[in-house]
Amino acid sequence: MLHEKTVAFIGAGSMAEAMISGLVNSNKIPAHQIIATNRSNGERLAVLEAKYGIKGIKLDQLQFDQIDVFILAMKPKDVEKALNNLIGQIEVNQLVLSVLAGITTTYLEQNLHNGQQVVRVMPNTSSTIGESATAISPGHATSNENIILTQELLGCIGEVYTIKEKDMDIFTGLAGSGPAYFYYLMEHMEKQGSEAGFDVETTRQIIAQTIVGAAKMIQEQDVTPTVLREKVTSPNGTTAAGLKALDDNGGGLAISKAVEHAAIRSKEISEQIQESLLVSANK
Ligand SMILES: NC(=O)C1=CN([C@@H]2O[C@H](COP(=O)(O)OP(=O)(O)OC[C@H]3O[C@@H](n4cnc5c(N)ncnc54)[C@H](O)[C@@H]3O)[C@@H](O)[C@H]2O)C=CC1
Ligand SMILES: O=C(O)[C@@H]1CCC=N1
Repeated sequence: MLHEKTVAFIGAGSMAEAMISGLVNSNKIPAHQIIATNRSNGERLAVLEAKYGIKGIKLDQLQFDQIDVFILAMKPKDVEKALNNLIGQIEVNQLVLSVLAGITTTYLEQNLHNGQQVVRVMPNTSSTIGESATAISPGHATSNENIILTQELLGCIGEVYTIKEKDMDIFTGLAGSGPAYFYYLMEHMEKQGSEAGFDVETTRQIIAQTIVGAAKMIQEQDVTPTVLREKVTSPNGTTAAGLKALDDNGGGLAISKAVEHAAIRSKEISEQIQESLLVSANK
């Protein structure tokens, strides 16, 4: 039962905060059962406590045996140290979720107990408002019960997709990094709107509503983006002019490349971390 579980974030940065916000707002798990930890930044923990009503605890004061679900939320470069600390504190049956880009379940399993319950997770920052597109890939020892618990927990912050781990890099390119592409697009549209004399705040809200409307059309109607795009585009009209400018300036290619390169980077991070593991094993 989700409402009886205690969840501890290891790392209390942007992604942890986005997930904490979504979890608390969902009201499916009491705020006092959510714990944010870090190594030393007490001020940051106090801010999270005040804002969300959760508990902030420095890692060396955490009662690890009281935790049902750990969520690793540090940068990938810090994972080795974090796992070295964690393995001495947790039991094999405690569930460890990792939101770290590029960090595989194999890596987590190799660095925790034999048979450790692990799930690789890729949320995005829209977790803040319960609108994440989140992927999960369980480790091979992870029980069905823990997979269901993970789905329930992450269901509090948006939609959950259970995917094959080989697809995690492309999912990261699409959805983990995805919000940034839309913000980038919005920054450019906003600039153009305000240069034409619209006030920035109004422009921002108009663009946001336009994106929400387009996204909901896809979610609520059984129609492809191509068909919807064609419906907007009158022959020789304004949209045709806009789309031609996008094409002439490599707009489509740029978007494809953004997704491709984010996915490549996710794979690269996995390879680099795996290599560093081999180097330290051979020392
Ligand atoms: N920001 C995003 O949109 C998304 C981030 N992620 C993943 O989330 C992870 C965290 O990203 P951000 O929150 O953006 O980074 P961040 O830099 O804001 O936060 C990381 C936090 O981890 C803490 N930390 C580092 N080593 C630690 C350790 N050994 N024990 C405890 N705490 C430790 C740091 O003090 C910092 O507070 C990354 O691995 C990233 O790949 C995943 C999906 C989306
Ligand atoms: O930029 C990053 O590496 C993280 C992972 C996905 C989104 N942000």
